[in-house]
Amino acid sequence: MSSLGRALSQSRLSRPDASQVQTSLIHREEEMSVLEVSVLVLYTGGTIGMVEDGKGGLVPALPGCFIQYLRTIPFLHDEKYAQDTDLYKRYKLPPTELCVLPLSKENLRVVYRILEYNPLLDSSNMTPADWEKIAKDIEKYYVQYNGFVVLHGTDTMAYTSSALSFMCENLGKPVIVTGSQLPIYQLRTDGRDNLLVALLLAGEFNIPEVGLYFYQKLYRGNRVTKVDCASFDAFTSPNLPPLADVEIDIKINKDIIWWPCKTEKFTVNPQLNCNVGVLRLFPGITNETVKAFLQPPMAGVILETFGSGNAPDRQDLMDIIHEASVRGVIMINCTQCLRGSVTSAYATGQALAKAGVVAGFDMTPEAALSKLSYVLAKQDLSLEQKKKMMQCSLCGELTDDSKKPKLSDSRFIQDIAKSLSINCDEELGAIRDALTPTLVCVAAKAGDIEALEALREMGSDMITADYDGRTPLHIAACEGHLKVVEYLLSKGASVYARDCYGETPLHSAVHCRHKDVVKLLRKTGAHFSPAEIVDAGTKLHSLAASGDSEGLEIWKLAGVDQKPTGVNGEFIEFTACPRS
Ligand SMILES: NC(=O)C[C@H](N)C(=O)O
Repeated sequence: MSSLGRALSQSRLSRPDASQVQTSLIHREEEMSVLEVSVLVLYTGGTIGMVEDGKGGLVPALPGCFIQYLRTIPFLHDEKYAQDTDLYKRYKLPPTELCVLPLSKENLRVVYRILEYNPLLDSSNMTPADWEKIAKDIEKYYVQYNGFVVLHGTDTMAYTSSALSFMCENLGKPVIVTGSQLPIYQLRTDGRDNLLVALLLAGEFNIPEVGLYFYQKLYRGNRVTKVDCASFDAFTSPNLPPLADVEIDIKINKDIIWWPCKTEKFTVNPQLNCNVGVLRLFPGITNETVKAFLQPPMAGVILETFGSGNAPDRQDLMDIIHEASVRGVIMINCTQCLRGSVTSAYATGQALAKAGVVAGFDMTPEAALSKLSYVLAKQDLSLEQKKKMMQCSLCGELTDDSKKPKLSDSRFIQDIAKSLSINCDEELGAIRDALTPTLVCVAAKAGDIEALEALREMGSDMITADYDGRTPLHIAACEGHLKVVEYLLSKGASVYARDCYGETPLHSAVHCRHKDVVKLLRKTGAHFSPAEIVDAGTKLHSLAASGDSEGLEIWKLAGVDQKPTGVNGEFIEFTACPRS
C-alpha cells in the first residue's frame, strides 16, 4: 500500500463515494488525514463581481478586488489552514491568486486558484473568441487541476456552456460554469452560494461534463436556457432533468451523466464558423426577410419554428429554403416552444424536411447554434456528414431514446421484482443499484466481457465503485485484463476515478505491472498529478537501487519520466543499478 493509502486508511472520518473523488495531496489536520483537491477558477466577469459605477449601472470591479473580497469570507477561505500547511509555498502561488475552502463534510479541502481575465466582461460583450480563450485555458491547465469553475455573466452563459461542451472533446473532468444575479459584495447575493457549490462540485465529484450550476441545481451545460432575469432561479433545462440536486445532500443523477466512451485523450477543438444565425419564424414573415437572411456568407441557420417543428406551408417560402439548402447552407429545425422536440407529426413540418431542413430534435437554440458553428468548422467532413453530425448527440445535447436501456426490459430485474411484488420504476432502480455494482466488479475481475455486457443490458452502469471505492476499471487494470479495460472505457468508465486510498486505475496498472493496460490508460488521458509525480521519486529511487529496470520502464510508460530533484535540489538520474 502506498504512503497515501496507508495514511488514508488510518483516517477516522467517513468518506463520500470515493469513486467520485479526485485527490492529489494529503495533510494531517488535528490528527486526521485530509485530502486536498485542486480547482482552477477562470473568472471572466459577470454580475457576480460587479459594483455600482456611480451612475446607476453595474460594471466589473477593479482587477484583484474579487479575490481580495473572497479571502475575507470564512466559508470561502481558511487563512489559518493556509498558513499552518504552507499552502502558498507548496502550490508556488501568491495569496493574491490562491484560496482554500474550510474542511468539507467529506473530509476534503478544495484548494482553488483564481485566474482573473483582463478585461472582465459583462457576458453580453462576449464573443466566440472568448469561448475559445476559456477552452484553451482549460486545456493549458487540464493536467494540473481536478476540476474547473468558469465564473461568467448569466446573460449569455447558456451559449458559453453549450459551446464549451462541444469544444472540450473527450472531457474527463468537471467544468462547472456559474455566476449570479446579484453581486457577491451585496448582502442578499446568490453569488457566494453559487460559487461555493460550484467549487465543491468541481473538486469533489467525478462529473466529466461541462455543467451549469445555478440556484441548487447542476444542469448539463448544453441543455440550459436563461428564463428569468428577475429571479435567483434564472435557468432551466427544459428537456433533461438536472445532473445534480443540491439540497441537504448533493444528489447526483448518475443515470444521466454523459460518461466519455472513447479511448481518446482530452483535447480542445477551438475552430468555430461564425457565419451562423438564428431566424425565428412568425406569422406573416415575408419571403424577402427569409431570402435576405439566407444570403452568403451565411453557412448555417437555426430556424426557430412553431410547435413541433412547423412553418407556414407556402411553396414560394419552401423554394427559397430549398435553394439555400442546395447552395450548401445547413438549416436546423428547432422549436420555439420551451419544452419538447421537433417531430414529423405535421405536413407543415414535413415540408421543411423536404426542402432540406434538418431536425434539431429537442436541442435548445443556444446548443443548436454553437453546435452548428462547431460542426461547420470541421473541414475534413462532407456536407452530408456535417448534417448527420447535427442529428447525433455529441455530448448529450439532444435526446436519443433508442440508445437508453430500459429497466423494464431486463428479465433479471423483472424476475426479482416479481418475486418481491415490486412494480414501480423507483423500486426497480433501487434493486438494480443494490445488486449490480458488486456483480460488475466480479465480472471485471474474472475478465468476463459477456457477463459485463449482460449486466449493462439490464441497466447497470460500468462505473459504480465497490465498498472500497474501487471501480470495475481499477479491478480490470489490476488484473491486467486489457480487453475488459478497453470495454469498460468504451462504456464510460473514468480514468480519473479514485478509490478510498486515493488511487486511480493507472496506479493499479503500474503497481501490478501491466504495460499494455498502462499504455491504454495513458492514451485515454490518464495521468498522475504533479504532486504524485514528485512523490513517485522515492519509488523510483528504490527501483533504481534494486536494479529493477522493468519497474522503471512501467513508471516511464505511466508518464513519470522526468527527473525529480533530490533532497538538496539536485537532479537524479533514474537508471537501474546492475543487480549484484
Ligand atoms: N447576472 C448577470 O451576470 C448579467 C450580466 N449582464 C452578465 O451577463 O454579465
